[in-house]
Amino acid sequence: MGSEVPSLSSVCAILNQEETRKKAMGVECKTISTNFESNALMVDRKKDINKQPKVNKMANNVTSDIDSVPLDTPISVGQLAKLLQQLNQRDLDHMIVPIVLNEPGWLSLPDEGNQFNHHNEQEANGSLSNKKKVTVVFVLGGPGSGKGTQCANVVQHFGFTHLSAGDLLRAEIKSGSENGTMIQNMIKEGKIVPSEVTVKLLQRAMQESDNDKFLIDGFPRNEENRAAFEKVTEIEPEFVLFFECSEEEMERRLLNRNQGREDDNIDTIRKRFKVFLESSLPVVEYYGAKGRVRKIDAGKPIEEVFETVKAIFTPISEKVKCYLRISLFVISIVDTHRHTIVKGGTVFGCVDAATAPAMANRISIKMCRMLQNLQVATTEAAGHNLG
Ligand SMILES: Nc1ncnc2c1ncn2[C@@H]1O[C@H](COP(=O)(O)OP(=O)(O)O)[C@@H](O)[C@H]1O
Ligand SMILES: Nc1ccn([C@@H]2O[C@H](COP(=O)(O)OP(=O)(O)O)[C@@H](O)[C@H]2O)c(=O)n1
Repeated sequence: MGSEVPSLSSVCAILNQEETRKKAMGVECKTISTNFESNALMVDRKKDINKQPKVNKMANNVTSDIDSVPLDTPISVGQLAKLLQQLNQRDLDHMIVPIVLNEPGWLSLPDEGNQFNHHNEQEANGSLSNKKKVTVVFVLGGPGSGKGTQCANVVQHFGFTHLSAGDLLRAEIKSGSENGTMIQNMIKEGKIVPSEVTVKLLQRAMQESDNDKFLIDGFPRNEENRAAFEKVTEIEPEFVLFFECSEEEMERRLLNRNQGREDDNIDTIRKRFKVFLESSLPVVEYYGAKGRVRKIDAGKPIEEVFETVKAIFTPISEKVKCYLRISLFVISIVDTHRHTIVKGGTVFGCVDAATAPAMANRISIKMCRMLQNLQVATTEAAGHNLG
């Protein structure tokens, strides 16, 4: 996920532009109409791998060894743009493969100006000294705003590894390291430990992990943390998850946290709030200016907060990737004599996070009886090289 993958908002903008362009050119944008019938099919690649792509003539002639997932109602370019915007807001629990036709019977071939075809699987937003490519999300917010709690949920649902700077520092104290006493004193006072210590711990944890996706929680806590991390690792965060919560609520939570932490007493808590306002908020502002902050209302109950968090992670982790992938599929349109008459247009598909990985290279799209004298079928398209 790097610069080559467009954000959903940029896709939406492109879609809207495309619709405006077509209107300006007097081309009516037809959506797949009422006598359209379509299915997205999950095929068993093991069974089908040696077969030639096949064209089924009739809608009902669907191969039976496959799971069939009905598509949503056909939608227009504008509706698709809206839908993509909504994907940012909430989670999807079913698959959507919107098909957009520029003109009756004309769909896109993937190579024709489809800017999403160049997705590089290796993309990430930085690398460690051992050349491991990684994706990093910083998780920031006041003490007690719920960072650790939500990180645990993200780990479960999205396969990230959670690295809490505070936990790493506390483990360092326990390990009897030479920095132990210094770290302990800083934590007791609610002060920020020098960056070289924390960055080294984070870097080591990332290198030792088999994972390549990290949630870095409670870091960077000040400008020095941020600059040191960037300099040492050359990693830019994918985005910054920022938990916003009132001091009263954070105080209540910390005083009830009951983890035996030396810094969860009212004196240190007040000092930590002050440090947060003076040193950590400017870091959030720094990333905000770069458009990288995803703000969360963290004052709500845990489950509600996670709904918002989930919606933020879902598009970046799977939805974008998957509609990009699906857009790589060749859609062929044949007339009644099986002459291929495919020309231009665009195809987009989105799937939910849970089914996406399984479907990414197995999906086929079948579209039938789209237009009176056309029978359209597409199976097993160009998915073979999607890995
Ligand atoms: N949304 C929430 N509503 C109520 N309590 C919460 C919420 N999120 C977390 N907590 C509780 O508040 C305390 C602090 O949460 P934690 O995740 O440790 O915060 P942080 O990592 O930001 O310091 C914990 O006891 C946790 O169970
Ligand atoms: N980047 C960091 C993170 C934590 N810390 C120290 O660790 C303490 C606890 O941080 P934490 O992230 O575990 O807990 P919260 O304060 O967010 O509840 C902080 O108050 C700092 O003293 C640090 O020095 N530098």
